[in-house]
Amino acid sequence: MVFAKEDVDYSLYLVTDSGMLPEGTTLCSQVEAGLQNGVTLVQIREKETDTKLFIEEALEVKELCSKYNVPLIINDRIDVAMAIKADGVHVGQDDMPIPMVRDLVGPDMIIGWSVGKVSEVEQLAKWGPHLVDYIGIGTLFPTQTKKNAKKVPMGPQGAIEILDALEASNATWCRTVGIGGLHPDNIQRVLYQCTSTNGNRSLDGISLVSDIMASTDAAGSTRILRALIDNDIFKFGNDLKVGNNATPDVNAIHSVIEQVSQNRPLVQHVTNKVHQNFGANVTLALGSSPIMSEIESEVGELCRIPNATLLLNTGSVAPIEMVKSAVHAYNEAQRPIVFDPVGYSATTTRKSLNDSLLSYGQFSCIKGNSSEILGLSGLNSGSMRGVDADTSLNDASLLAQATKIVAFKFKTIAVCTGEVDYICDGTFGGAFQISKATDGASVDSLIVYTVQNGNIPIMGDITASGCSLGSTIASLIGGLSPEGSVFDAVVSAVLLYKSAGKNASLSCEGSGSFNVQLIDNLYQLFHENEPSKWSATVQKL
Ligand SMILES: Nc1ncnc2c1ncn2[C@@H]1O[C@H](COP(=O)(O)OP(=O)(O)OP(=O)(O)O)[C@@H](O)[C@H]1O
Ligand SMILES: Cc1ncsc1CCO
Ligand SMILES: [Mg+2]
Repeated sequence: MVFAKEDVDYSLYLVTDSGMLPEGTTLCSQVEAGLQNGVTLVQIREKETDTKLFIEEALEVKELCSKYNVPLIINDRIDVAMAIKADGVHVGQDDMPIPMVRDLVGPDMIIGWSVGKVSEVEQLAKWGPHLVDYIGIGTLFPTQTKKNAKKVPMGPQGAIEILDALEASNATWCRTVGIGGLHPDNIQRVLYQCTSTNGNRSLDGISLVSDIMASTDAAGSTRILRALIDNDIFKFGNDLKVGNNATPDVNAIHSVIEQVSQNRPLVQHVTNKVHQNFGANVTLALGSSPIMSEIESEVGELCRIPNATLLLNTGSVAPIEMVKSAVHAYNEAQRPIVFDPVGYSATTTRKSLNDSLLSYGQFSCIKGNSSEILGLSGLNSGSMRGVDADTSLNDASLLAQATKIVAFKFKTIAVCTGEVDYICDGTFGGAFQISKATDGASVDSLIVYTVQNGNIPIMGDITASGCSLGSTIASLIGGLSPEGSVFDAVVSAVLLYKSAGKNASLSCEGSGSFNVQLIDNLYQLFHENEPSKWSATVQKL
């Protein structure tokens, strides 16, 4: 049987590996458990098996696949695929060249190709619609499955570049699956984040090995994966709520502050040494409890305290495994994380460190100064003087665009600071759903808000002022009640901070007393809770 290409469902693509079968199971029993519970495509990938046995196994799996009306793909072995009349072949970059594969297998067989670079997408687009039918995009995350893995994991951001390249080269026929290190704790956010910038495509599916092949309950494991992909269970690692993404009015802001006062969030700071004391005092001024903790073994407990929130600031970096554990724990507990990529583009070391951390989670808010946001957006290199922004290259439309790109790429609320602050909600008020790239959500459709209060140069003349805006955002998001709006909390935090900064700048005698007065004013404005009196203003751009 030849499976019609347009009927292939790529959503849950099982790749086999008989080297990891638990005792009491067989290749076929695991595959069948998968097929019965939602696997939509199967690839036999047996690097160590001799040809004769490979063919025997492939024929058995083929029978199973036919029973469940699921196509069967053979990895690398074009001869085997042809001999057993499989539905397709999957080849890697180091395997037989695609045009030769197509000549051998004929027009109807599905050809899949492993792709990790934009140039490879350009190549497949040049070949046109008759050569490659789908690509496996990866490696997304580190994985134990591939021996001698050569590639540096690309993370969701690398996959977005590939999706953008497919759009740019008009390769509309080519379907996509994510590959590498995909597990129940990350597939939902990968499907959520991986959307082309024009909003026209998301991943068509995910492919994985171990969560089914190595499972002692392959049926149950597959059901969980299926439910995650179909969004029937929500294990998103975020606190996204549906809001209307409209400018919050004074009542909305008043309500945010009231919720924070009542809920008294715990704000775990994993932050730089310079910021620790100041950030703790800012947090206390906002009726919240700070804890400066870099102890890996306690993140699991901390994130489960009601209204716990994580502020992750990479200005000086805690042990990397601890940071990853913290991101993972807060995502699993569905508690918010605010990420501050300090000095993102100052050095290549900081860039790769921040990129790697950003690939490990879903963040409620990413806040940076103009250079950090420009660097993250890729619009320019975001040149910096150490951790301070280089403001010489900035103009309003460039910064607004950078903020939109960061918001969309990371499906987060992005905040870009400076004399004017820019805010953009890439979650569309929490309405953006996984694998829904085609619903008109694109970078261009996003709205940017500005918060202004005139030029207050002294705000940039104290250290860790941006870091403490991070503490403020974390307190206000963390203090929300379940029905609260994350976007309203972020806008409220930026307005509150800018208003307190202005007040402090008017009465201070220099940067030393400014520091103290900033905390005083945050304390007063928060406890007074009369946002109609705040001097900063928010506007839709
Ligand atoms: N010239 C300015 N006028 C008004 N507000 C400013 C000005 N410069 C900075 N701010 C405000 O100061 C805070 C810090 O912004 P900045 O862009 O300096 O962050 P940052 O470089 O990340 O700070 P840091 O690294 O010192 O923590 C923000 O709330 C921002 O709105
Ligand atoms: C000065 C400094 N160095 C690393 S982090 C930090 C605080 C301001 O970002
Ligand atoms: Mg600064």
